Amino acid sequence: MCIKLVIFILSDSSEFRDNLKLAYSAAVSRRQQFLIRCLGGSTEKKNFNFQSIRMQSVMSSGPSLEAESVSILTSIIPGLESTKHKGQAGKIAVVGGCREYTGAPYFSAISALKIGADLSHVFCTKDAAPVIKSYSPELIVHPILEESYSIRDDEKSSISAKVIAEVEKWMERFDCLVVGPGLGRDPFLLDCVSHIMKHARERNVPMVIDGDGLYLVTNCLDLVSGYPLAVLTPNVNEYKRLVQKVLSSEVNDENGTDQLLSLAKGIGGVTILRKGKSDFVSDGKTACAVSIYGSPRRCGGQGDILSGSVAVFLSWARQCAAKGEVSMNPTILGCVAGSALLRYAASMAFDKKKRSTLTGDIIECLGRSLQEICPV
Ligand SMILES: NC(=O)C1=CN([C@@H]2O[C@H](COP(=O)(O)OP(=O)(O)OC[C@H]3O[C@@H](n4cnc5c(N)ncnc54)[C@H](OP(=O)(O)O)[C@@H]3O)[C@@H](O)[C@H]2O)[C@@H](O)CC1
Ligand SMILES: Nc1ncnc2c1ncn2[C@@H]1O[C@H](COP(=O)(O)OP(=O)(O)OP(=O)(O)O)[C@@H](O)[C@H]1O
Ligand SMILES: [Mg+2]
Repeated sequence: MCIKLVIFILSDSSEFRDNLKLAYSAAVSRRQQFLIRCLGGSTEKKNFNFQSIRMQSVMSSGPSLEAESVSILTSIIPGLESTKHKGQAGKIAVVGGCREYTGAPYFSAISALKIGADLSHVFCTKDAAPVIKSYSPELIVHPILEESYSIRDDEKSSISAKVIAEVEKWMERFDCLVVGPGLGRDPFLLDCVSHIMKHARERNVPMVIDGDGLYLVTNCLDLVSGYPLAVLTPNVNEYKRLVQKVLSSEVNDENGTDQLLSLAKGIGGVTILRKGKSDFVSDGKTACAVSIYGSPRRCGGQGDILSGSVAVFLSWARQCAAKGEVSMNPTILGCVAGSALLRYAASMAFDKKKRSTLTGDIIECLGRSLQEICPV
């Protein structure tokens, strides 16, 4: 990146040169501010040695729950070696998208690609597929799911078998499934999806469960209970419903960490990413937080970016764990990295777009955010 900048500075007009210098110093400053926030320090300018931060342990010691998200991000992002082939950086599948919701699965699947996955599939209803395809030719879209309104009762069992067989063909190729963005709540569709989840679990495919996937799981906890490769990413409402179902109590923010630990333990050691002003992550044994500054805009779809992002980082963290490069639970590492990147990109988008910031603007900032955190 530095070499490219020098070449432009030598060859272009002084106005362009000044703009480039400004853009570069803004990027450096933003990265420094991000590092300071991640380390819980003051926001005064300081000189940081990025490499030394990279070498620190991934979890904070002491009473603070704040995860060292920069260390985590940089330790699991794979290199871009020319020896690698298509697929090695990750193949993600989103199960979601119905008549009402086409944005959510698109946000999740495109975010996975923009972060660095090689292939991103979407399994959605027949109605939703042409719409999602029209948003982007980059996505591989399978129009296989059906909602009750479009089929007769006597067709249900044969259609259900067809849907499951179709997804099953692909299952082993996926590094992670995201289940739920824009899935809807049709009972027949959710029944098919529960079969898909059972197959994924039999094949040890990790699953990030979000949106209506959480509605399904909350009503049928056995789908994920005791599965360590399941990650649940509830928002305020979804968390409340989970707590009521599993712990038979109300959300208690005074003892929030203990309650999150109990919830994750109560579902047999799944990993939970509780979204909010700070994101809290627990697998029932440990808990950590990501509270770096994000954006004050709460436009819909940010949780969908997060689900695609967690899926990619979780896949990369599992690759690192298989090589003995990291020792922490890869699902926790994936959640922390996904949350930190989303918040960083949201902050960058808000800097530029202010009140008009939308989810698409945040997605556009994913690449530059990664570059500032972990330059290629
Ligand atoms: N473009 C698309 O296609 C998108 C599609 N999406 C898809 O929509 C589906 C349903 O997901 P969801 O998030 O709307 O459902 P859920 O959490 O039950 O909220 C329902 C209602 O609860 C409220 N509410 C929400 N947050 C709250 C809070 N913090 N604190 C207090 N109240 C809060 C709020 O109601 P209100 O404020 O009107 O009372 C909200 O309307 C799911 O498939 C998802 O993936 C989304 O991903 C977005 C982009
Ligand atoms: N009050 C907040 N302050 C700062 N960041 C927040 C706040 N609430 C949520 N976020 C961030 O936004 C992300 C999405 O969380 P949110 O609660 O909006 O999910 P969601 O409701 O599932 O979103 P979606 O609209 O995609 O369904 C979280 O990762 C979190 O980092
Ligand atoms: Mg959501």
